[in-house]
Amino acid sequence: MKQQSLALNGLLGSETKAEPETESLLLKGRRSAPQVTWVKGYLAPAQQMALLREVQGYPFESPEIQVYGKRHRIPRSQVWFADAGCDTRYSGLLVKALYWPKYADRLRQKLKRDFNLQSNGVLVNRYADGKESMGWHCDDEPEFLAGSDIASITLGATRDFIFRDKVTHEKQTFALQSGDLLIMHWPMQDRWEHALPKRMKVEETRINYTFRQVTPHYFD
Ligand SMILES: O=C(O)CCC(=O)C(=O)O
Ligand SMILES: [Fe+2]
Repeated sequence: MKQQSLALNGLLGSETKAEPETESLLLKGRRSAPQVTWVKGYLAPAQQMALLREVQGYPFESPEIQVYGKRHRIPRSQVWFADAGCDTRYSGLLVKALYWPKYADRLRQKLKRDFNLQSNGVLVNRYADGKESMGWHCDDEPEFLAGSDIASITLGATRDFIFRDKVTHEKQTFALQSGDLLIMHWPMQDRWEHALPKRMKVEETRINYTFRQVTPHYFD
């Protein structure tokens, strides 16, 4: 397992417990402490297969949303699994929590064991092929608990996942492969947005699990 902790260039001032070396780099303004952790090959092939089999039974939906007065289907399918009372919102729509399937829950426990990653819900995104996508956004909905990291797992097709600095528009691209884990550390969403753009040559399906922590009963 190869683990890379990466600093997104240009992000300054959010690390308070910096090692001396990191601190001096910070002072020179060239690097910050890691805001993203990328673990290539985090899931073994057998773990990926178990999840992909389970995914076949997920009740994916592709709701219609209104953009500039026109209704259209979001360009992907999604489902939200979470603890009781942990509803969320995506694309402006309230989504009630469905209970955790077995392997999605095991993956949540593994992230807790390996990275002390707390989560009470996971959004599963399915991109049927490279024509499906997710536009620029940051995961900063008010129901997300402050201080919590977001962990993203990729299965299936390799796709480019791009970060963009909200101020400078500087970009950083990660070609995420099946089995990879990408952790977005709090509070990087304040400074960076991200997207999964179309890649017309990609024919295979990509599945993404995005583990989050929401405030229970936020929408009650
Ligand atoms: O599919 C991905 O990797 C991105 C998913 C994402 O950004 C989200 O669900 O908020
Ligand atoms: Fe996101």
